[in-house]
Amino acid sequence: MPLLSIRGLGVRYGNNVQALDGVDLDLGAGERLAIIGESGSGKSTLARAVAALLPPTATLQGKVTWPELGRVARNGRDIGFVFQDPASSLDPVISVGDQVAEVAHVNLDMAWPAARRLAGELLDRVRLPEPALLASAYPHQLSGGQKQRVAIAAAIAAGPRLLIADEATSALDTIVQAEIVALIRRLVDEDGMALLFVSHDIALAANLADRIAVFRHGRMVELAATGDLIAAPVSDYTRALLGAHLGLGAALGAGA
Ligand SMILES: Nc1ncnc2c1ncn2[C@@H]1O[C@H](COP(=O)(O)OP(=O)(O)OP(=O)(O)O)[C@@H](O)[C@H]1O
Repeated sequence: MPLLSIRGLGVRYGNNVQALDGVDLDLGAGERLAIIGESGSGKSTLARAVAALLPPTATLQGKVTWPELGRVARNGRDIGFVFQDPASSLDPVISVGDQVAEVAHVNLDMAWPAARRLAGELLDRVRLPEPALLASAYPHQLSGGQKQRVAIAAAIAAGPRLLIADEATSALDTIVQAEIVALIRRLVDEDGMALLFVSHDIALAANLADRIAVFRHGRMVELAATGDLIAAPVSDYTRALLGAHLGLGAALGAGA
């Protein structure tokens, strides 16, 4: 029984932009799936549809269900969402420790002292230097990579079944990007979470994912196991994306 099941999903913004059309996709518990495609292909729309985070101007066709949960997934509790820009996903006037603690407090009904203790452990798990000290820091005192580590700690604070990372490394430089990918991989492994990794970068995606779904103009053009998709892409579009990544073999070998 899949954790997440998507059937005939379409999303339209306003009257004329069909951002997604006829998407069928299942995600198993603990499975790591990458969604790749160019800008505007509908990747973020898919991630937001799964987490019920679409704006009110969007109309939805089809169904997103959670067979394994047997109910609608709750954002924060069942789904952890990491956005592209950590600066805008964190609140500038709340300490980073309290932002992580609040997720556990709200979603797990955890009392504040226990939630703060958990936040300290999570800041350590995401390898923030001196987590006890940085827990009382504010976002502007951290680097971009450190902010994204905090955002990831907050996303996993309630022990979600699914982690969605929507271009979570795109605003970071290459070295920090590789560190954040390695962090996501470790946390997903340790907690047995499923992962939806949204990226325009097929090499990064291939580093993390069991399967890759390729999107173009709102449609899924190919879905395959990562190794198969890299070795023998079926669609011309996937071949073109791979062709644009001449260093893919090297990047995969490096195992970021
Ligand atoms: N809130 C919105 N209102 C209107 N149109 C939107 C909105 N969000 C996205 N779109 C449009 O929907 C289409 C898909 O956008 P989406 O952001 O899902 O693509 P994407 O593949 O994630 O691209 P990017 O990597 O640039 O974010 C695009 O044509 C985009 O302009």
